Amino acid sequence: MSTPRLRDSFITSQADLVKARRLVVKIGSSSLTTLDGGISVAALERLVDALQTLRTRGTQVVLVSSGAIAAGLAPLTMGVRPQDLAGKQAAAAVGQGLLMAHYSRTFGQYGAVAAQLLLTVEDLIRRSQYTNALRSIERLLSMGAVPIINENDAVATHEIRFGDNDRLAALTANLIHADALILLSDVDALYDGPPAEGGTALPVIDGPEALAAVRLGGSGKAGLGTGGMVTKVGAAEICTNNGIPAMLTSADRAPELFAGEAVGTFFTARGRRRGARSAWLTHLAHTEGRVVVDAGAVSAVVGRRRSLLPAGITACEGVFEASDPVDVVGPDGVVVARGIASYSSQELPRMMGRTTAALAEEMGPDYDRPVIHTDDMVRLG
Ligand SMILES: Nc1ncnc2c1ncn2[C@@H]1O[C@H](COP(=O)(O)OP(=O)(O)O)[C@@H](O)[C@H]1O
Ligand SMILES: N[C@@H](CCC(=O)OP(=O)(O)O)C(=O)O
Repeated sequence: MSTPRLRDSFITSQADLVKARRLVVKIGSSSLTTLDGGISVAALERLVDALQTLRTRGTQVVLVSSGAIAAGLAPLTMGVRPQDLAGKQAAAAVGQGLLMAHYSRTFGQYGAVAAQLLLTVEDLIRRSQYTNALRSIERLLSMGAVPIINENDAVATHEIRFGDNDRLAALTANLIHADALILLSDVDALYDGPPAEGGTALPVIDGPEALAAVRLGGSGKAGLGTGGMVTKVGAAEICTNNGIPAMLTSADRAPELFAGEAVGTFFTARGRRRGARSAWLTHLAHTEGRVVVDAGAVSAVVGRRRSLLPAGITACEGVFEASDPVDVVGPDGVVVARGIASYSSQELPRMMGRTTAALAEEMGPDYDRPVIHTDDMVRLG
């Protein structure tokens, strides 16, 4: 089976969710683990049971599961969630295996096979790598397995971290052209303010205006969840801006949600669907470097959607390789675009300000290419 053709979502309300053929479901640490740092086996089993309901009616499911770091705390007698990178890496290295063992056993009870994919940003920004990730997910789905994705926390450094699985789930939904993203947390809906302070549940968010008066707080369970509601709403926005609706409710209410009942908060899709790479680039947390360009290059690249040529570049900052993502910065310091560089930061300084014809003549035909091809670039702002 291949990735479904890109088309606008047919899911325009929560009631349509039962028609979804392909879903990304994300579950947070706070729903899967206990405060003392162990896996809540009962919660994990309830989740698998709910996902099996979906799968048996023909919906393909890709699960993005947090919980590795939280699950590693108790076995390593770490007590609280470590703040340092090495501590998180160690906890995740222990917890991820435990988590997957539970998933494999529980899906196995239904005759289903769980598959683990651990990703870093690198795997999703480089074309060769995201094609690999996509191919692997597609093959697993076509074989009836359940791809279970997490960030590769055991080796992820600050530079290559997604940072939060809400975002990873949103980007995955975009990558595999999912019909919707389902975010399962420990709160049953988005409220107009942190639920601990009271507040009203919001059944539908149909645009940024609907979010204007909403107060988004951090994680309610200090030490377990990471991003709180900020990252969940951010993930929903990544999806809705790319034409994919999103749904937020609690893991406890997943069975009701999958049965078509009205629970949680539905985020209506707005933007048109875009290709996977343009969404990755737009929502990338981090780029390796920047190229500063002159005003003429800004109007060519942004206004006329041309490729970026060496002639318009005035400075090159940071260390990057050819095929790394870089920001394109105007003379006023504003980032106007982002794209995949065709040259490294070592090569660019001697190319800046020169025409491709002159470069090709002096350095060979390989240098007759733009610095960022228009197809490899997203315009920002
Ligand atoms: N406006 C809001 N509506 C709902 N929940 C909110 C809001 N602001 C903050 N929260 C908190 O966000 C928490 C969910 O985030 P988090 O703990 O990071 O979950 P997860 O581990 O599922 O990713 C909820 O438990 C809730 O206390
Ligand atoms: N990748 C990390 C989880 C990161 C994360 O976003 O956590 P959460 O906010 O609970 O979804 C882990 O498995 O512990």
